[in-house]
Amino acid sequence: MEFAVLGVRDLSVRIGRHEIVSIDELDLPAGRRLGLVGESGSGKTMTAMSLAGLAPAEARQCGSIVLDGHELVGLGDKQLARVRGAQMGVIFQDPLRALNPTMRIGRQIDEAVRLHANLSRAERRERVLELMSHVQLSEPERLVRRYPHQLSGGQRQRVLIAMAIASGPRLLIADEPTTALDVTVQKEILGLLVRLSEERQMALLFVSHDLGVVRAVCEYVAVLYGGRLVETGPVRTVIHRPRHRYTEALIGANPGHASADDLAAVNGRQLTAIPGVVPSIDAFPIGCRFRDRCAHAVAACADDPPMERLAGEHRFACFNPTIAAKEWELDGNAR
Ligand SMILES: Nc1ncnc2c1ncn2[C@@H]1O[C@H](COP(=O)(O)OP(=O)(O)OP(=O)(O)O)[C@@H](O)[C@H]1O
Repeated sequence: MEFAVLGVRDLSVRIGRHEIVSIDELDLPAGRRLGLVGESGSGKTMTAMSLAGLAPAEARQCGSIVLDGHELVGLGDKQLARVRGAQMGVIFQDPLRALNPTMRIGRQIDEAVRLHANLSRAERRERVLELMSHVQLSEPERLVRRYPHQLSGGQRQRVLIAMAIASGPRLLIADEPTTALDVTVQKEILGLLVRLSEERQMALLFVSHDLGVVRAVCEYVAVLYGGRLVETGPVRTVIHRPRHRYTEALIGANPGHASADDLAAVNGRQLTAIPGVVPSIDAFPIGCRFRDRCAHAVAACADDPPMERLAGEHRFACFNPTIAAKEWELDGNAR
């Protein structure tokens, strides 16, 4: 395994008596891209926020989150903010809410620059314009004078990305960054995130409910259900040879545009919706949290399934995994 810029071990996040996030092990190598995927309510945002040190105040974390050599679990708010500010950028779904409506764009990016570098006013101005051109905002000299409401949704998200990369972070966490945008703009922003990650050797933790988008953007995927990590590995391996029944169902339900044919062909059947909805946090069954909705549940699923480790960093936790993958492995092609 390459050097992991983010390493998670035995992470448990509890609010009250409920465990909202449970991840035994997850690594994000430096400069690589990992997608967190799952239906609405599967715990993506909570996981991403916990990893960013931004879990709600009432959340209790145990385990270990190491960011570029720094342990985050147990740090106080000030120390967390310092490590986060230097090593990590975060962007969210709704750029309008994340920007200050009363402050010009240039000033907002300038504040992000000021937090991380001791530069003169002129140098900062230069840096703001440079960041704006890195995120492909055209006519930056004109845009700096605008307010957030005077920009398009795509431009606003680019401004937030510029602010998030101002410190030159080793990791960018992006929570559904394109959901609020139309399809063409979505593609441009996704392309920008991939380019920035490659050019700057910046790892990307990318949250999405859309497996097709994760496949387009990321090299690795972590599938979450009920706040638990159920399957993870290289994205192509997991999509082509899913083992967990939830991943299989998610692939079957993928409405994804560009990759839908490919995804549907994986299991040789039509796209099908996953029956039922993700239950609220207090209504999951004991044992495998997916078993109430799973067509393949067996008696053993009343216990917690352990993580199985396959070749190529592919791991899953399911007592009755997909048969196709089993046959495929018996062929001796496990890599
Ligand atoms: N502050 C909180 N207190 C208690 N439970 C919470 C809190 N925030 C979220 N949850 C619960 O944690 C679970 C995971 O929520 P989360 O927002 O992480 O899901 P998600 O996969 O990101 O969904 P979406 O795609 O809709 O944002 C849900 O059951 C939610 O009700």
